[in-house]
Amino acid sequence: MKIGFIGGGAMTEAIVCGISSQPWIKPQDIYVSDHKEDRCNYLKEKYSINAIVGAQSFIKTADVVILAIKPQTAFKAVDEIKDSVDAGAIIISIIAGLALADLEKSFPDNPVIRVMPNTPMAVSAGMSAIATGSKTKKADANIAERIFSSAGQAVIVEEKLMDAVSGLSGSGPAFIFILIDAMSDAGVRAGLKRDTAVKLAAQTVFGSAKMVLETGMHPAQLRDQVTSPGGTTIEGVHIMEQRGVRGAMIDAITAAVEKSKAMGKK
Ligand SMILES: NC(=O)C1=CN([C@@H]2O[C@H](COP(=O)(O)OP(=O)(O)OC[C@H]3O[C@@H](n4cnc5c(N)ncnc54)[C@H](OP(=O)(O)O)[C@@H]3O)[C@@H](O)[C@H]2O)C=CC1
Ligand SMILES: O=C(O)[C@@H]1CCC=N1
Repeated sequence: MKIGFIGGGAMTEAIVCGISSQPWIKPQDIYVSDHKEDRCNYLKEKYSINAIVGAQSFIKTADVVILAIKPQTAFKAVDEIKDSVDAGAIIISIIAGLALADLEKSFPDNPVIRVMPNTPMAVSAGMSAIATGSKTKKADANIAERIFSSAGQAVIVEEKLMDAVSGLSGSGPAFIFILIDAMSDAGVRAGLKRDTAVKLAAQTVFGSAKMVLETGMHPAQLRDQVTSPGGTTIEGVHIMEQRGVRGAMIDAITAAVEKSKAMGKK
């Protein structure tokens, strides 16, 4: 399978990093087109893939084309390639807010799929949601699932839920990185060295997430297990509730969801 990315930015790099060592694809079958030559050189050297300015050299023969440009530049990029893609090529868009119906107008003969991945794909711990278009066959959806689940997990959702996914798991890593940074600051404040504090904070987030995933228990039950009567944890939980950390997270994700909806209306 030959995969061609249009746009070689942060999310493309995370996907390339996650998939380029997989047995089902050879790095030499991964192609990236980006505007900037230095970016292409960086991707080429780091991942032993093909990266070039301009997609002409691979666009006609790519089996899967992944659109990974910003929403603002999407249609210009689509116009550059839409007449060159092979009729059988699967078009996958990871562009936040861009509707399948709009993409299908540009690629009337191709199966078109929307995916919302996240950057932890770079460390094989990504979370992606996939929504299929009107011409997508089961085999096409299977290919999208194989690509995105090979570096994490993937679920199929209805397209109307893509804004929710975008705000929660697409943007989510940024919210968690802020929490890890804040936890680390607290550790430094209490006397830990910065690198030790970052490690304690990150491993604590990692372990807590693993417990939710592996035990299937409700997060509130797991929280109760940590919270000894009259102990240290309940003091912190009290402050978190008083300062509205839970409400702030709900508001942050809701704002990201609303922005994704608004981008789709433009
Ligand atoms: N970052 C993330 O965590 C996630 C991002 N996404 C989606 O992925 C898409 C890309 O995001 P991200 O990687 O963060 O963005 P970036 O800005 O990091 O990457 C986009 C890259 O594409 C280049 N580019 C723009 N137009 C073209 C073109 N016509 N041909 C080739 N290259 C082009 C840009 O170059 P230049 O800067 O010179 O214009 C830039 O290097 C967005 O639509 C976003 O919604 C989805 C999920 C998560
Ligand atoms: O911030 C953004 O718009 C993109 C989409 C989800 C994560 N990053």
